[in-house]
Amino acid sequence: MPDPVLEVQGLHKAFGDVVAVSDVSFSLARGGSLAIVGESGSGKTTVARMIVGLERPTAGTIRACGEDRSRPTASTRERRRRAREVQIVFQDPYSSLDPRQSVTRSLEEIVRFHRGGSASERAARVAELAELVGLDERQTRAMPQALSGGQRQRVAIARALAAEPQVLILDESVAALDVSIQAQVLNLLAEIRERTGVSYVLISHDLAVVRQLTEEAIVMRGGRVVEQGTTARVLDDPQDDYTRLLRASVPRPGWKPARRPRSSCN
Ligand SMILES: Nc1ncnc2c1ncn2[C@@H]1O[C@H](COP(=O)(O)OP(=O)(O)OP(=O)(O)O)[C@@H](O)[C@H]1O
Repeated sequence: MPDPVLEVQGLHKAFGDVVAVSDVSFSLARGGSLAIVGESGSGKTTVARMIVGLERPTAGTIRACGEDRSRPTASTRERRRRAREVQIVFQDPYSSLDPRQSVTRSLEEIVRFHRGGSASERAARVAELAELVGLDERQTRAMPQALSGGQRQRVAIARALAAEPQVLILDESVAALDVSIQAQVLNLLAEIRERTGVSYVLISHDLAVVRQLTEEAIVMRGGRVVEQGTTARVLDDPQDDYTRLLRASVPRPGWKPARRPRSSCN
């Protein structure tokens, strides 16, 4: 793959005797979208936590925008750079936001850290982010408790995008939402990718979501990759017995967003 935005090679993670991830390798194209699917406990979240830097790999390498991020760093400059490469949105919109901070303040804080600028420039960027995720002015001024689950997840997505990452990891990010809100957030995510050129790693056990949002997929089982290919091929013509089993719940074919690759990391 020419100039991938994310490259994972031989990734391995053991927690004591438990091998959570074993020899996982994949690449993500710039502006692309890759799904990681697999049953509960197959190692998906551990892969995501290693990519974002919340967990240290036992072995293997992770490169984003060509830069190694496999080892921890104490440097603020390096942490800031890494945060601009990869951000993550978790599943639970109820616990991921600080209840003492309004949406505006929580976005402004990240804009200040990553972009700086004057108060009016920061306010303009907060308004831009709110618009990108479809939050109106009242919702943007609100405290998180005053927002619904879907609105909170939009805030979590805006916070992740505030760092202007090249890669956004979505770890079951729509799983806690009810079906109609889930559809809205999925459409929003597709639109954001079109508008910003950000790349997605989508972790999901919901194959309808995977089909809607990704072009490539890997299937994990027991910490290993058992199948990988285009999402359409993996879902429609699975080669591995386990993928066939997963596919028992496969949804109707959905639409796929066009992708608009970015030309550079900076
Ligand atoms: N901090 C930890 N300490 C010990 N074991 C862990 C830790 N984190 C994960 N594991 C183990 O690693 C394995 C993979 O877990 P992981 O959460 O990555 O799976 P998953 O595919 O994301 O599952 P789910 O879909 O249920 O979230 C599991 O056996 C889990 O119990």
